[in-house]
Amino acid sequence: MKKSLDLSLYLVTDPQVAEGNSFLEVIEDAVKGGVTLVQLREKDCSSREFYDKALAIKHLLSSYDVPLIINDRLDIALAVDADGLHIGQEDIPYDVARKILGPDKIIGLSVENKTDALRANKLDIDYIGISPVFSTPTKIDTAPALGLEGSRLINSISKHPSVGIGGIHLQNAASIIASGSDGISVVSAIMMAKDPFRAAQELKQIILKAKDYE
Ligand SMILES: Cc1ncc(COP(=O)(O)OP(=O)(O)O)c(N)n1
Ligand SMILES: Cc1ncsc1CCOP(=O)(O)O
Ligand SMILES: [Mg+2]
Repeated sequence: MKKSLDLSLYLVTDPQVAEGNSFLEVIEDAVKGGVTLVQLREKDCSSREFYDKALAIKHLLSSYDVPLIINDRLDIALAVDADGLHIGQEDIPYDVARKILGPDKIIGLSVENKTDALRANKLDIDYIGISPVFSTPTKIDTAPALGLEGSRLINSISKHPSVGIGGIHLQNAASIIASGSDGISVVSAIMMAKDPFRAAQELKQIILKAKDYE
């Protein structure tokens, strides 16, 4: 059965963490602080390392009932029986991913403009990542930043639940919800935090409050 999806606070991992912290502990602390979904995103490691990390995170998340999404790599998602896959516009096509993963897996798609959003409306995806809302040093090979106006426009035409991603932190998290998204997706605001538990807790409080105003 497909895991239920709560997009409120979506952690996208990065292998780099603040000094003194360990990768798996950051993820666990963040989940304890309120992260509702975790994506394993690795760009520079071997397939073996990706697989080992995915397995370790899957094991960790199983006690918290938080789904694990794999970024880019359909083979790794299959190998560890992850809960889902996130694909971008340059990644493996949605149809192929759905055919191989089946109807019970979560599939998320990055949407970078209005045309992507209209095309995504024809797909049976589970969520879109509006990408990037703000420019960010974490990922420099992005489409131009959409800003809150762009995020609002995409949410107004999209039939799918959405998260905003890119440059999101405590000060602008509420504005993402106000632009119509169901949640926020962050890398550095949690992975690079000295205290990931607290960072997640503070972001979650802001999101829940912003959702109350919706
Ligand atoms: C939730 C979410 N949204 C967008 C992205 C970006 O995906 P993509 O454009 O494929 O870029 P990479 O992350 O693969 O560099 C994402 N990962 N997650
Ligand atoms: C993976 C990804 N996709 C679009 S922006 C981004 C990185 C977001 O990182 P941060 O939350 O540190 O700005
Ligand atoms: Mg990708």
